[in-house]
Amino acid sequence: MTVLTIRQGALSFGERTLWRSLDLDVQPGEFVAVLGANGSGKTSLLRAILGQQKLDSGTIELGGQPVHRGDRRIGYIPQQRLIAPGTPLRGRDLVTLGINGHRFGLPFTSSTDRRRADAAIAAVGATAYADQPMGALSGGEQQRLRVAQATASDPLLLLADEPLTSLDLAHQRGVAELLDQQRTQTSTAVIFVTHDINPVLSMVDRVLYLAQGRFTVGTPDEVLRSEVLSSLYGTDVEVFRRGGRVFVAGAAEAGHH
Ligand SMILES: Nc1ncnc2c1ncn2[C@@H]1O[C@H](COP(=O)(O)OP(=O)(O)OP(=O)(O)O)[C@@H](O)[C@H]1O
Repeated sequence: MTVLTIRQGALSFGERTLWRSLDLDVQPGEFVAVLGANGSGKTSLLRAILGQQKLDSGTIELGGQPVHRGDRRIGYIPQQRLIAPGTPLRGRDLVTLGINGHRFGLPFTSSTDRRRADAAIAAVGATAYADQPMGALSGGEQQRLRVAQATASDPLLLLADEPLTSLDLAHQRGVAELLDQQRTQTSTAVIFVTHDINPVLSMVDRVLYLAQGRFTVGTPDEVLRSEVLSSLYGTDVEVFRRGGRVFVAGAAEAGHH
């Protein structure tokens, strides 16, 4: 069954059209990277899928039903905001909320939920610091715990907004591999917003590229080409490949006009 179906999605703010006529189907276990310049509407797309942002027109369905706020079938790793230094919430509490947050108000955590939290924490390699207050952890440590929170309930769909920001290279690879494992083991589909596709290039099934109120979608080889991106941006954009990595030149400048 298709995980996510967007039909003729359109969103604008004032005069500015972020995207329109957006059609997208995401299958179980699929890894979709969302690329585009600053302000092209990547985060807004995730918010629309989460039911937090109403479309101007079009529909978004998750597992064949309209999306709604707080849908437990979606895991979300928001764009990183550092947690304030004094925050007493422990990493373990955060991860446990990802598992039983919808049963809020229960006086204690069941042993099953505790075991799931332990497993999710171990999977991101955060066992050593999961009992410290979040506010006392580094940005990268916090980020791994947020990944654990978003994946602990084995969601149908995982939305990740620049989840590798503030991680060093080794941890970037670690977190990317975790998301990859999640989708192969539990068929969670992943929508991954990023400015740099290279750390996840080998995992990406399809790219959704947003620009100038328009979009293009296809495999990385289909989309990441000079002629395709030049046509999308309406100006010269060059795509280079070096040592298995992809570089896009000219798009950032084009995105500001
Ligand atoms: N609720 C809102 N009201 C008005 N404008 C908004 C609202 N939400 C987003 N925007 C505008 O829509 C545009 C797209 O924002 P969005 O955060 O989706 O972009 P993005 O592609 O995620 O950007 P970045 O790469 O910088 O994170 C921005 O210009 C933003 O100011």
